[in-house]
Amino acid sequence: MLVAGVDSSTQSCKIVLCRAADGAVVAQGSAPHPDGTEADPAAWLAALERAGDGLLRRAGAVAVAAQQHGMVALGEDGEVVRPALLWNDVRSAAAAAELVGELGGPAEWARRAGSVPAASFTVTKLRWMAHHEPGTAARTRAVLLPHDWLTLRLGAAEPVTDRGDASGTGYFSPAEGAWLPALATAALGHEVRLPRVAGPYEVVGETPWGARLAPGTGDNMGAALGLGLGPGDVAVSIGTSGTAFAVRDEPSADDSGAVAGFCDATGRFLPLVCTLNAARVLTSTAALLGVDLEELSELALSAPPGAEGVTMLPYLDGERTPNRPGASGVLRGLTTRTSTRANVARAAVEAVLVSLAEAVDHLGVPPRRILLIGGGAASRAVRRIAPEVFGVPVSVPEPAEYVALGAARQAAWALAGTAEPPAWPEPAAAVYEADPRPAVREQYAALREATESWDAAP
Ligand SMILES: Nc1ncnc2c1ncn2[C@@H]1O[C@H](COP(=O)(O)OP(=O)(O)O)[C@@H](O)[C@H]1O
Ligand SMILES: O=C(CO)[C@@H](O)[C@H](O)COP(=O)(O)O
Repeated sequence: MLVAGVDSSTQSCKIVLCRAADGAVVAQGSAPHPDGTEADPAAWLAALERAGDGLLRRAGAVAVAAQQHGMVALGEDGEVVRPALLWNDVRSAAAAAELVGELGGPAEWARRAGSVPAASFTVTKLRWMAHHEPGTAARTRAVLLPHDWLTLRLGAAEPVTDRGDASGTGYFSPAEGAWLPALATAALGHEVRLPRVAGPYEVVGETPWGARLAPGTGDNMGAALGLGLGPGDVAVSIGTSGTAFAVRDEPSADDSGAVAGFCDATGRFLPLVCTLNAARVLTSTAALLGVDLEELSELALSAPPGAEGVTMLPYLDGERTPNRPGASGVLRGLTTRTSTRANVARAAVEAVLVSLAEAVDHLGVPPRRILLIGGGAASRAVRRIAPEVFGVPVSVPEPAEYVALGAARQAAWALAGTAEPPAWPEPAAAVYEADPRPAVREQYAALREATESWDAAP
C-alpha cells in the first residue's frame, strides 16, 4: 500500500509517495507557490494538484502538512473572503502588542495559549482585519489554517484541524487540547466558527479517488514526525523560516515570548523558536554578490571564521525572534581591507546560523544532537560552519522532504489505526564536527544589542 504526504510550505508545495510499511519513497513532485506574504488559497490547491499530478491518485491515504499560522478567513458559504495573511506578514505587529496588553500581559498569554502572540500568530491577524478591513471582518464566519483548508478541499467530511496546527493560532490551549473561542471572538469582534480538532491518526474523510484522509498538521510538526525526533534531539530547519524545536512530554509556557509552546502531531508537545529570516538571507546575499548558491558557499568557505569582523544582522524582513518586526538587515565592520565578497558571504552564513544558535539556547535544555534540515541545509558552507557556531556536532540527515515524509507517516498511521505511528527507519545522517568559535556568536550578539534602538515602526 502507498501513502502520500504533502508539504504546502511558504515557497512551494512538495509531495512524496511512500510505501506505508517502511516509508521508502517511490515518487515525488513539487510546484512553486507565488511570492508574497499574502496568498490566494486557490494557488496552494493549484500547486498541490501540479505537484501531485500522476502520483497522488496512487496513494491509499493522504495527509497535508502546511505552513503554520496563516489566516484563511471564510464567509457564510465557505468562500474565501480575502487572500490568506501568512505567518511572515508583520503588518499585525501593533495588533499583537494590543492583544498582549488587553489580556493582562505576556505571562497570561503563555499560561492560557502556551505562547505570547507575535505578528505571526493567527489571532493577531484577526485583530488586524477587524481594525483595517471591518467589512471583510464582519463577513468572516469561519477561520481555518492553510492545512485545514487544503484538507477540506481534498475531501474532509467537515472542517478539521489537529492539535499541532491549532496550537499556532493563539486561541487554543495546548495544555487542555481545546479551543479558547473567547480569544478569537475578542480579536475579531464577533464569534467565528473553528474547525473540529481531530485525533492524531483519525480518518477525517475520503478523497474523490477513494483514499483516506488523515488530519494533517503544521509543517514543523510534520518535520518532527518525519525525522522521528527523539529525546535530546533538537531539529533546526533552514527554510523560508528558521526554526529550532524539540519534542517534549509536558507543555511549555515561556513568558518572554521567544519559545512558542506548540503541540506536536502525536499527542505530545513541540516547543519551538522561529525566526523570519533564514534561507532567503542566503539567496539575497547571493543576488547581492551576483553569484549562485554554490558560489556563495565557496566564497563563504574561503573567508576566515568571523569574516575579519564583517558581521551581518539578518533581519531583512523584520524579525520575530527577537521580536523586532520593524528591523532590517545591517552589515557592520567594512573597511578597505575587510570589504571582500568572501567576508560578506561568510557573514551571511554565520548570521543565519548564529540567529538559530540563539534560538536553540532559548529552548533551554542543551541538545544531545542537532539535526539540520530544510532547503538551506543543502548549502555546503552552512553544513561546514554549523558545528563551529552551534558548538556541538551537527547531524545532517540525508536530503529529503522531511515535512512531507511526516505527513506521509501520519497518513500511514491513519491507515494502520494503531496507537503509535508506524516505525519507519531513522534517516541516515552525515555528522559535521568542528572546533567551536564562540567569538563569532559574540560579535553577532554585540551588533544585535547595539542596533536595538534602530528599528522603524512596523
Ligand atoms: N544549496 C543551497 N544553499 C542555500 N540555500 C538553498 C540551497 N538549496 C535550496 N536553498 C533554499 O532553500 C529554500 C527552500 O527551502 P524549504 O525548506 O523548501 O523552504 P519552505 O519550506 O519554507 O518553502 C529556498 O529559499 C532556497 O533558495
Ligand atoms: O511560523 C512558523 C513557525 O511558527 C514557520 O515555521 C511557518 O510554519 C513556515 O514554515 P516554512 O514554510 O518556512 O517551512
